[in-house]
Amino acid sequence: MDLAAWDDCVDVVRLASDAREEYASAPGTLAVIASDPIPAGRVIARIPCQALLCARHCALSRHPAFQHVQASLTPVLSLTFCVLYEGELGDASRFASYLSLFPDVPLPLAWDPSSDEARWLRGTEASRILRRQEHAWTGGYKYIGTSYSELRHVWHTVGERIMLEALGARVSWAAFLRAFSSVSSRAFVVDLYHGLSMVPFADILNHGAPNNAQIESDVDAYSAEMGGTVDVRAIDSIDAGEEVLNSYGELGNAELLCQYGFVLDTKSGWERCSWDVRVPEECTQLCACLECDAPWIHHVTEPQQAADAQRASGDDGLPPAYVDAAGAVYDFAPVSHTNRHDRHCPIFIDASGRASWVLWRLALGLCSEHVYGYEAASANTALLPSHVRVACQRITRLCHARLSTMYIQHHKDALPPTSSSSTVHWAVQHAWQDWHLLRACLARYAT
Ligand SMILES: C[S@@+](CC[C@H](N)C(=O)[O-])C[C@H]1O[C@@H](n2cnc3c(N)ncnc32)[C@H](O)[C@@H]1O
Repeated sequence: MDLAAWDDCVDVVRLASDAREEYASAPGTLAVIASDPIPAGRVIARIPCQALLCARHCALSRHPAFQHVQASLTPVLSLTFCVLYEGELGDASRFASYLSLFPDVPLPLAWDPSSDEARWLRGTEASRILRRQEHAWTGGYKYIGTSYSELRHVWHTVGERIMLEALGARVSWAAFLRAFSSVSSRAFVVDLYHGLSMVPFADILNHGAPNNAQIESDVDAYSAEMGGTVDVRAIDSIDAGEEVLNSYGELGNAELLCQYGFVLDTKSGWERCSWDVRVPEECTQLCACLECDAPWIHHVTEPQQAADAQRASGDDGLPPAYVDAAGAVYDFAPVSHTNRHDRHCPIFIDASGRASWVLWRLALGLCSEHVYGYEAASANTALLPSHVRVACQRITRLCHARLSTMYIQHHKDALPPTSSSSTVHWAVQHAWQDWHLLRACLARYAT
């Protein structure tokens, strides 16, 4: 498949590993570069749905061993088996040339715990996400993403057998893990008919914040099997020589690292340091630092009016929530939860170091019998200064507790050389970003 021939306005190139200066994204991997200026609104590529690698089109779907378990698999795992199967077919697969383009993406969930990268990851938001995925799997509740234990379980209980029956040969765990990384870092939902799919060409676009292109498909359609396309459209004008960048979603660097194996050098604005009360050690840390009881903590919510106002304003910050009796304005107005990760973990500090509403209410003591919450405090401004001060101290304590668990907090003077492997580079960068976020929070809530 000659990808570059699909349209005349882009080149697909492999960025040199020292291309950092020239392009911000993904040195050493494939990228799409405009060969001529591209006006905003222009469709850069139309990918026919027949070219998608998805469970519908994969020959594995015809094997009884796979059909038998497919309904019980998550879409990610189902597609992982399809990609693995096509990969094992080698040149006999109609996707062979497409599959040969996939780079190896070592995801943190499979990093060796004794490796340098795993060490630098300690205490970061990404390491918490991995722990939460593990906890959700063993605790039987929903969380975004797939845990390492779930992967191992599915491989050993059904995966090895499906592959043996479909291919007549054993397939390795390492190959399964590689297929999973490819799906995690490249697949997206096209429409109701194809579901989660690998989309040739569209998945060569790297992630940019902001992006200058987007991928379009009729996500609600069920009948796209005949003649449908997935389109790549410029949403901004793109100069000749500029990289065409997609957005992988409203993701902070922790999610980018866990799902895609890289982080941006800049903050996307979606960065979070969050606490999930369903994970025992995170709940214990919250209760100790905020001086609250575990049974209450699950019931604290964001005030509906605050959430509505904040979302309606399209801003990620409200006007200051507190003006004290003397008219002094407190500039640490809490933030609403706005992205899908926040819905799972509404207790967080955002990219600018501000506490979420739920964290703020907990810190104010709204979860205890002595209710000095936002509503009570606004009704009696005389209460404000002392309770706000206590809330600030509690949040500060929480940040210190979290910083103390971070490897980088104790090893800032021993950073690895810039020539280290890319995985070490990503881990250190993510740890730095979390460290700065927590320091920003400490500065904001200093009383
Ligand atoms: C959908 S693929 C993008 C195409 C990829 N460059 C290739 O060679 O096929 C996603 C992978 O590209 C890399 N990537 C994408 N955007 C990146 C960025 N802004 N910085 C660094 N790596 C990026 C990551 O390895 C990610 O897992």
